[in-house]
Amino acid sequence: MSSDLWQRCCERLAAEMPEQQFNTWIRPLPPGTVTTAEAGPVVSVRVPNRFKLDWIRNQYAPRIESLLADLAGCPVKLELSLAPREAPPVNHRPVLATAGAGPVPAAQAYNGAAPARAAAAVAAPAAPAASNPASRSRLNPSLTFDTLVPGRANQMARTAALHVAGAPGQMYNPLFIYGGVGLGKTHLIHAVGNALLADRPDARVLYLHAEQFISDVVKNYQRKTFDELKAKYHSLDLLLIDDVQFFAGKDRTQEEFFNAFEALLAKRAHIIMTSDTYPKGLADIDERLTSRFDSGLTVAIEPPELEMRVAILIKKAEAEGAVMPEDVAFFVAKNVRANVRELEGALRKILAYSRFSHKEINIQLAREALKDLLSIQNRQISVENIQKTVADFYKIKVADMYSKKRPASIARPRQIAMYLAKELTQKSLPEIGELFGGRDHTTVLHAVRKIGSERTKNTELNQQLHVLEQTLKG
Ligand SMILES: Nc1ncnc2c1ncn2[C@@H]1O[C@H](COP(=O)(O)OP(=O)(O)OP(=O)(O)O)[C@@H](O)[C@H]1O
Repeated sequence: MSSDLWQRCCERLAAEMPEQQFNTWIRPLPPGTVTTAEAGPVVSVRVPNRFKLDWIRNQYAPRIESLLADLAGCPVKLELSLAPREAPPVNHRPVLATAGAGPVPAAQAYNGAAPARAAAAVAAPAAPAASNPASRSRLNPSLTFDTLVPGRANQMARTAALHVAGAPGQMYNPLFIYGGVGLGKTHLIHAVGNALLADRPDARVLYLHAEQFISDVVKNYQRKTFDELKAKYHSLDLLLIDDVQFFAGKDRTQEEFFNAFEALLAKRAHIIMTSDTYPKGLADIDERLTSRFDSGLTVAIEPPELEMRVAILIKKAEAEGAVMPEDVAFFVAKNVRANVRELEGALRKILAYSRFSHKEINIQLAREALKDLLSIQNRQISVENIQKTVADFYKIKVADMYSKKRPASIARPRQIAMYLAKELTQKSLPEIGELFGGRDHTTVLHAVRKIGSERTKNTELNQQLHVLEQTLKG
């Protein structure tokens, strides 16, 4: 088998892939080695880190195998594996060296430390907290792509985030991720930062909540040290900023953020932002900023669907060293739908209950552990409540829920209310029909199916349903 098989395969890939993608994912790989197994030739390629491995496996492996087979004239197996990690050097580089040629010492540039502290950090480069890029970046090391369960709800956002982690400063800049509370926005942006640092430990990455940026602006405003602020933010390679809706009404903050934004984009540093709404929906933020927020890629994270909630529960239980049987995970996921943070809360209760009572995890135990939560839900959600909430939301009269009127502006909210009644209450289809002005159960069934199926394709409808569900659950 020709030893330049990999080389030729790369040439073919280079010809057919967009240049940027080839340069990001394929070109940096070490040459594949060819061996012959009983079943045929095997090309083994070592990939430098886990997220690149997953990405290449999912996106490119089938095509690579087919090109290899084409070139070799027989089926070829592609074996992708993780390259062993190189041992880190015993002495970390002096902090100043990792800062590049920026005007401010690295320790200061990363964490806003007072000059005295920054100087101490430089004087003692071996101190792990001071010389560790991860801690300076304020990233939580446990929030990675590995611990983020993928699903339809976060597919677009996760794909875009993986791209950015692989090639920051190129496509999707800025990346704007929005969605409701507790859906994994913060997790995802930490994952990008952690992945980039795993790949390039000297990259200047900073995660911060919008409120921390606001407080930095205030501090520097009081001290009249705007140059420091600029030096801190303008020298980054990747800025991850959470919940930018908090900038609302803060003019000076917005101005400073605008400056940082422009400076970072000009030097092809990457910016990722999160928010509870899409850029145009942000209130009290200068249009000059919101239009820039929207100038790269804007993606939503949606509430996770049932199967994803089940997968999250099982994975999180596993991480806690516990086993959550699938039927229990389904029971919990069906009852806790609002967001992942609530799912985590439910899981914690179940695990604690099981440990204290020395009982194994089953549906009975989960029911007991979540007694309060389930009774609150059952108490609050009635069909009447749903009708009123939906009518208020779509600005129609509650009476229209029972009326025979058919214009779409009324019929659609009514169908949405029927769907929610089926989802959130224990009522049967005929009972729901009765409560909607004596309608037939087939009318309810039609509404439930229609809205349920549209929800999976229509982002706006899905967001609206999510808001309604959150409101109804209090
Ligand atoms: N897909 C997922 N897989 C695993 N864990 C997840 C996932 N999505 C969210 N989580 C977890 O749920 C919790 C809440 O997520 P996170 O804080 O990222 O939400 P958020 O969208 O930033 O919310 P907020 O707007 O309230 O800040 C975190 O513990 C996070 O790890």
